[in-house]
Amino acid sequence: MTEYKSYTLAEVATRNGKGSQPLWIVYRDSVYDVSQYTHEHPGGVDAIADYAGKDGTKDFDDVGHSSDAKKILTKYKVGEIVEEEKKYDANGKKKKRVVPVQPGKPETRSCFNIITCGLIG
Ligand code: HEM
Repeated sequence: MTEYKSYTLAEVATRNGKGSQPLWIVYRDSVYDVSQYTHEHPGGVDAIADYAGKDGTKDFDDVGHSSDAKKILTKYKVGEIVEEEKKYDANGKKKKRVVPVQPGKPETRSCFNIITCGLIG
């Protein structure tokens, strides 16, 4: 299995195809360098350029790209989004927003709660 580098969304945003920057897009938490593909794109250069340095997952899927298009995309994979910023779980399902646990926050269960829990069961 290929080991990919991990990038933050902020790092991907700098690869926006401007100046000497490559043109990266994010699709389902993977990062693709499509600099060399934009001019071959049947949907036109601009359709991809609009997503330079961004997550194009929703629009890529909304267009209804074929399995061929998805196969082409895999050729250009250069990395993955860092774990903390991933939007999909290991099964490819969209994650619910996870509220991080606040360290040092005391348990809210009070004496009263323990008594009522004990009574009610
Ligand atoms: C999120 C950015 C993208 C948008 C908005 C977009 C949009 C489109 C549109 C509108 C078409 C239809 C063109 C037509 O039938 O006249 C198309 C076709 C196509 N696009 Fe994209 N595209 C995007 C990214 C990509 C990427 C990254 C790849 C591959 C690396 C790709 C591969 C293809 C292919 C192969 C077709 C031909 C039809 C098919 O096989 O589904 N597209 N795209």
